[in-house]
Amino acid sequence: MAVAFLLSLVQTLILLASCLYFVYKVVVHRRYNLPPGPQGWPLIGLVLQCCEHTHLKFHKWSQTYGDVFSVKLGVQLVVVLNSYDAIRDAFLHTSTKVADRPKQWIISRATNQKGVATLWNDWKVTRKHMIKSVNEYVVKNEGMEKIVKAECDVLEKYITNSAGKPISLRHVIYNVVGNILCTVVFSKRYNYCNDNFRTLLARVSEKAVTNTNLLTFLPLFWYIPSSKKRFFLSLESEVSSFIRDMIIERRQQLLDKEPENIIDSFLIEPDTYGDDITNLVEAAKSMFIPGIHTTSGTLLWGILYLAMNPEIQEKCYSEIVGVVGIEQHLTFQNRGNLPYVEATILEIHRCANVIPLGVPRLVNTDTNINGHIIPKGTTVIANIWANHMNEKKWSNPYKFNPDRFMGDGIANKNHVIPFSIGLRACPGQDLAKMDIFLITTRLIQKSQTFRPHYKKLVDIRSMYGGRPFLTLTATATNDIVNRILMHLHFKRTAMEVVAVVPDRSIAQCGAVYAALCNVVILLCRGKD
Ligand code: HEM
Repeated sequence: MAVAFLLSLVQTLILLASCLYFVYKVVVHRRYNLPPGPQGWPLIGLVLQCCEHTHLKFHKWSQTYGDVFSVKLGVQLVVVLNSYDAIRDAFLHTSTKVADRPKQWIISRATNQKGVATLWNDWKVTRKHMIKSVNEYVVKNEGMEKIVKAECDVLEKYITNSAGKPISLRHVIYNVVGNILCTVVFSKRYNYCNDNFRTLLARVSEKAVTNTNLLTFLPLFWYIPSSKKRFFLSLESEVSSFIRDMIIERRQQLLDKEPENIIDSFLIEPDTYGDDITNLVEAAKSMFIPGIHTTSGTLLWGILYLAMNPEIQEKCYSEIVGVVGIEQHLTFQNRGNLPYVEATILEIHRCANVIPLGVPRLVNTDTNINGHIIPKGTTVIANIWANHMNEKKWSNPYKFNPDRFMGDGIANKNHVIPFSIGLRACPGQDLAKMDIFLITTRLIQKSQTFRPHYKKLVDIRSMYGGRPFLTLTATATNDIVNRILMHLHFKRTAMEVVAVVPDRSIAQCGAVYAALCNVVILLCRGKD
């Protein structure tokens, strides 16, 4: 009896929700002229279809509904922009109207409703201060360049000293990027063997590749215990306490020192942040968390694309050596004299797509985007991946080809938008661009014989327990490796790259293990 009553109650509720949803759709669509899009279920919309590889799903829907489509994720109305023109129209032409961040439970808990990437506090103040201090402390006075060069020297020494032993390039690159950020923010760096720092960086990166759509769009999930939620919260508090300790240390040191990093610059202006250290912790976290995975991911994809394309690496090497020889470090200013290197880095950004869907924005007033009136409160997502892989814009978009940016092709450079565009575009982009340019070119300069040698490709195997175990024998062909890479390229999965340095210097490296996702590929390099 009770069961029958419950069932009919559930049926009635579903019916009611469906009717309300239908009425809502008719009213909203009539009033606002929303973009077309796929139909979803009441209350959950199409969120279950977006639990992984969401950028691909969006790309597929855009082929049916057009570059701008709308979709319900949970009860949230989301408009997805899938081409450069659509993104430009929303983020540049109506910049101030599409400048907020959606109010998400997950971000709320993660940031204590503070920091740059949030809706709640006055993000403009923190963002302005962050950009100002990055400019003053690291870009203008060449401080950043010195920091990156010093870290590259440590990296070089580390690789040389590891002769004969495998190195996890992923961890090393996290360390390099983490150290540069920590030096810029708190004047502190860590040894590559420091397990605590290593684990923290790896966890920060793991979080960045975790799909949180269910937690974001179905707030009910927030109340259900899950390993994802536990991981998310414990990591946030770990990073907060790491940063809090640094700030306390800096506050004491600042008493008898001149300000020399970004935290110092925040500390000497107490009016901006008040006495509550939480504001400062969140401001610093806004640099630390978004900066690690993105910059390291781009560097790692870059190394991999170069390993797969030795002729491109060779051309970059010749250009670099032509400008500064084999020893002297490049400066950021040298970019103007290195058109092919510049084209290669643009192509790495276009293909790497480390944040394929950018960071969601929120429309703060009814706004016209691409001829559609989008209601206040709508979430807007830029599918950066779809823009970078748009077949109408790029010929053979899945091929890694820096030549597309040479000669007249350089005019297309503005269409490569890994940092997004407009009022909320990435405030760390100057830092990231300098890191990527200086580290990538140094690796090329010091590894002129870097060359995959597929005849010696012996092993592709699972990195983590419980996943498929693949083995490729010595007969593995270039084509097989390329197909695996293409698969990973599409899925945007986490990547593992391991290098082996046989003897002597980095310039004479003989082998590189490139391990991607849960797959390890052994590549060899060195002249045949
Ligand atoms: C290759 C490296 C990087 C890429 C591809 C990248 C990409 C992005 C993208 C696409 C956004 C969203 C922008 C928008 O909504 O329009 C963003 C936001 C952000 N990024 Fe980056 N980023 C990188 C490195 C960094 C670094 C090094 C930092 C810090 C030092 C940083 C800090 C931030 C912050 C704080 C935001 C939020 C800005 C706001 O809400 O106003 N990013 N980034």
